[in-house]
Amino acid sequence: MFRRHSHPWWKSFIYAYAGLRRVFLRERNFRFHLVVATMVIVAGILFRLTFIEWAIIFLAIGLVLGLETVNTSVEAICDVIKPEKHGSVRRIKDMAAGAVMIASLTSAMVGVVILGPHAWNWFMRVIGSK
Ligand SMILES: Nc1ncnc2c1ncn2[C@@H]1O[C@H](COP(=O)(O)OP(=O)(O)OP(=O)(O)O)[C@@H](O)[C@H]1O
Repeated sequence: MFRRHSHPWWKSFIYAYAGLRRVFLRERNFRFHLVVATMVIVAGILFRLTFIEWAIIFLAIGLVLGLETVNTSVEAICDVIKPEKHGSVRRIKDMAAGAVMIASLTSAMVGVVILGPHAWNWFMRVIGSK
């Protein structure tokens, strides 16, 4: 009834880490998203975000980084199955890239909606204190 696994459960973390390390080293977009995520987290600390704001920000960051990883994996599958130029491969890769773009634009909007008012208040305080 239960499937027998060929490795202990904790090894799944090792495999996942190896996959993420590979994406980090090979994908410029992934590193770019990580830099943006770090900047957003620093801004969140400075603006003292609420728990609910942090939860939404982390969901947005996780969505983008997760989809970028899936996109890289889809590209790798395509390159193994069809290394030469092919119309279907182009369409499949373009769709996977489109998924990342949707997540990135949505997350950017989340960032503006959550950080925008904090940045505005900070700006008004700076102006007011002069
Ligand atoms: N084998 C192929 N046949 C046809 N078009 C391809 C092929 N490989 C890549 N392309 C086109 O080039 C684009 C970039 O593909 P590539 O595998 O280089 O990904 P990438 O440079 O890592 O892009 P991304 O920014 O989506 O991660 C694809 O979205 C697709 O339009």
